[in-house]
Amino acid sequence: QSHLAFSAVEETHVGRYHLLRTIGKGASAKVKLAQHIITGQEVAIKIIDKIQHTSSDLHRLYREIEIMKDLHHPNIVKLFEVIENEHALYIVMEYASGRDLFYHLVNHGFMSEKEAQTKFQQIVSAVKYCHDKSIVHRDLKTENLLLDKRMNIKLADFGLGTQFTTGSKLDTFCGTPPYSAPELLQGEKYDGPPVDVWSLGVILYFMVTGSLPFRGKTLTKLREQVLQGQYHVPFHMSSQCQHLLSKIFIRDPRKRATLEDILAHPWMKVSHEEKQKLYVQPLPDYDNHWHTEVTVNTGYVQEDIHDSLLNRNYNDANATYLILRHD
Ligand SMILES: CC1(C)C(=O)N([C@H]2C=Cc3c(O)cccc32)c2nc(Nc3ccccc3)ncc21
Repeated sequence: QSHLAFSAVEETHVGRYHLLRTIGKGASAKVKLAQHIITGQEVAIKIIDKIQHTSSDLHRLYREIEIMKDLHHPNIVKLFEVIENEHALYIVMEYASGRDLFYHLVNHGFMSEKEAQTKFQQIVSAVKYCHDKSIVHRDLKTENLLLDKRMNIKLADFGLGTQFTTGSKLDTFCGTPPYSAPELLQGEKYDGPPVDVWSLGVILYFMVTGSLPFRGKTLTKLREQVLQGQYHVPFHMSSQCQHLLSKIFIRDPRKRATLEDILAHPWMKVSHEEKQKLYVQPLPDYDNHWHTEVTVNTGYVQEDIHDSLLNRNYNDANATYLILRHD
């Protein structure tokens, strides 16, 4: 039976996970909700059909997985395990039960600026964390921002985003036109961080107004609007928010606000509530006895856990530890 890439009968199990329903479908990949049998925790498994991928695609995929192994941030979707056979690649990741920000905005309308500020702080914190590791996302959009059960932002799809861009992907550049910076739309060589900053502006505008700032019917019309930098400011937008957007939607990437500028802007200042601490990656606490103890109780040998954590190979021992460990 294993000779079939996807056997006629849907598999019900992969590794130590029980596959449940499909939550996302791309051209040559799909995402299924699954349950970790040992812990009962829900996870999301991205299933990549290797047969339908060119070797360069797969190479890019392996590179993206390596990047994700290095990202540990509360607002970035966690990688738990990678399972591979000759037919398929299974990427076991954190499951965000609140779906994505686009879906939320379409169904609930625009947010209060208080709520938008909380979400935007989480998004900027996640993107700054990546930029500090010289990783740029290049496809930031509300569809890639997931929400967990506590409505916290979970940034998804590092470079894998192209698998899930709904509709036809314009191959003149990576990314999604309404979120794309002018230098990208002009096909110029571009610097990563300012391109992500521009997309953050589009996301902020979308959260506060419920619509996109630039939305031409055709790519040409859209490009004109973006190059002119003209966008509608609704009456209910505060002047602080308007000011912040004007610092982001600057055509010249060198003059555009940086992430530091955004974080320092008055609109981003947390209100009287407790100070929003920027996330600092904790040193790995592999000797955290509770986790390893519980993981050991699930039948894993202490050494295996220690070994797999230290060598960062994303196998089942490591996954059990990571699944138990994260919030
Ligand atoms: C593994 C990972 C990161 C992923 O690749 N997806 C896909 C799949 C659907 C989709 C989307 O609709 C928007 C963005 C990412 C994605 C995930 N979707 C979820 N939750 C979800 C829950 C109900 C509906 C849709 C998504 N959690 C984690 C992920």
